[in-house]
Amino acid sequence: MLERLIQSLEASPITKRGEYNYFIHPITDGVPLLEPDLLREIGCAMVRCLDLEGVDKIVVCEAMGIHIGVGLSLMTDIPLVVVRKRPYGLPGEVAVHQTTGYSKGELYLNGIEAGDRVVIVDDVCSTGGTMRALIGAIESTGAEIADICVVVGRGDEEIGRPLKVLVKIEVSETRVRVVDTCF
Ligand SMILES: O=P(O)(O)OC[C@H]1O[C@H](OP(=O)(O)OP(=O)(O)O)[C@H](O)[C@@H]1O
Ligand SMILES: Nc1nc2[nH]cnc2c(=O)[nH]1
Repeated sequence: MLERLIQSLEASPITKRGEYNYFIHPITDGVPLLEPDLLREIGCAMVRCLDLEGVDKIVVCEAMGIHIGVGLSLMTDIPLVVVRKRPYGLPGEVAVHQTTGYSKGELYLNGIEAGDRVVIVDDVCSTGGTMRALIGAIESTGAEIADICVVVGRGDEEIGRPLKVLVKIEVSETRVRVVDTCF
């Protein structure tokens, strides 16, 4: 079921961001271009993988969670919340610090209320810094996190909850190797 994703991941170029071996792939970078077949494959896999029972909102993080969330929202009719990297200053906005393997920044959550049942989806989980920040922000609103799924897992970092991963990879200085899949 994930043939396109696996094949394209194993063809990913690697670039250095400091000491971090950063793989470049259409799903995780939007370049060189995103094929509809690949997006569809990921949307179908996410629908199959996630517990969407009674879910009110899909939460994604700017930027590379957005296309994944859009696909899932169109397939499920569940509304989408985009966690942004700039503040809007709206009432109830939650600000949270994000640290990844190669960057630091702030995230701003709007549109989630106490009692909401949500799923989080993202392109990749590596150090888990972004996911831990998202979980903390959502929990602080009193919303319930029903499930979490990422397209690519490239680390074993603890996020304090079960994490569903469509494809698990290892990244060296020269190549990506797919080591496990969810189906
Ligand atoms: O597990 P982590 O180490 O936190 O890495 C994962 C995060 O890194 C990327 O986001 P990034 O902040 O680079 O922004 P982008 O989506 O705009 O590329 C990716 O989209 C994840 O959200
Ligand atoms: N594209 C891409 N996004 C990431 N987010 C966290 N690690 C990576 C990576 O190696 N490549």
